[in-house]
Amino acid sequence: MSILELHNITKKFGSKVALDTIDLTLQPGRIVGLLGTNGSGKTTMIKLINDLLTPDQGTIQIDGKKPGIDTKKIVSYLPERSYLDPGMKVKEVLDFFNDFYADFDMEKAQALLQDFSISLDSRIKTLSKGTREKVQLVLVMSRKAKLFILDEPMAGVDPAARDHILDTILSSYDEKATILISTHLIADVERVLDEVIFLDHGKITRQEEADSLRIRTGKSIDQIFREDFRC
Ligand SMILES: Nc1ncnc2c1ncn2[C@@H]1O[C@H](COP(=O)(O)OP(=O)(O)OP(=O)(O)O)[C@@H](O)[C@H]1O
Repeated sequence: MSILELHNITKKFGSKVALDTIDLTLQPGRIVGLLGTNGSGKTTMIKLINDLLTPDQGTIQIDGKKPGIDTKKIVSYLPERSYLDPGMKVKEVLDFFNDFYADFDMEKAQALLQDFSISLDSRIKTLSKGTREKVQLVLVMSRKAKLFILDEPMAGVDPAARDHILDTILSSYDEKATILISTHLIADVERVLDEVIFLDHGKITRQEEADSLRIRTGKSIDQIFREDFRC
């Protein structure tokens, strides 16, 4: 069974059509890049899947269920903006996640933070923006979720650290889970993607295996994106 199905999804804000009759199916065990220009509808799609917005038309199924309380138990979501309480210490945030999510793996979170040299005693407000993003990514990826949705992870992380973070996170996640990553850092991320989705003005213009797209065109996903969306 598919882990995520969008059928005929339309979302408007006033007269602005943010998503236009979208059909999308994702299978378990995939790492999928959701790629598109500014305003193409990526965050809107992600918010609909996380039940933070309601579609004007169409249906969404996550592991066979409508977005809601039940799906929050199996979807681990990294929003585009930080929600960490600045006054809390890293270890307090970990305890909070541990209390809140039955599938949270405390040992894994602590091991990942140690790997990234982030002290459990640091207060969130004293951390740099990039380090805060790393903490948030660790929290989200330390759940045993079926679907991980990452909206612009690592945007504030320096390029030298991105490879290490990706490798570390992916070396320890359950390969039966699916990860949907919205990102503009295509060159940094494309090597880990199984599949790519291009979104343009609320419509899907490509959905293809990353390898077959590269082989068919002889170009990287980053190059193809730049050519498709050249201004
Ligand atoms: N709350 C809102 N009210 C009105 N318009 C909105 C709202 N949220 C999104 N939009 C509009 O919907 C469209 C899609 O926005 P969305 O944030 O989904 O794009 P995006 O692909 O995530 O962009 P970016 O790459 O810049 O983050 C844009 O035209 C945006 O202005």
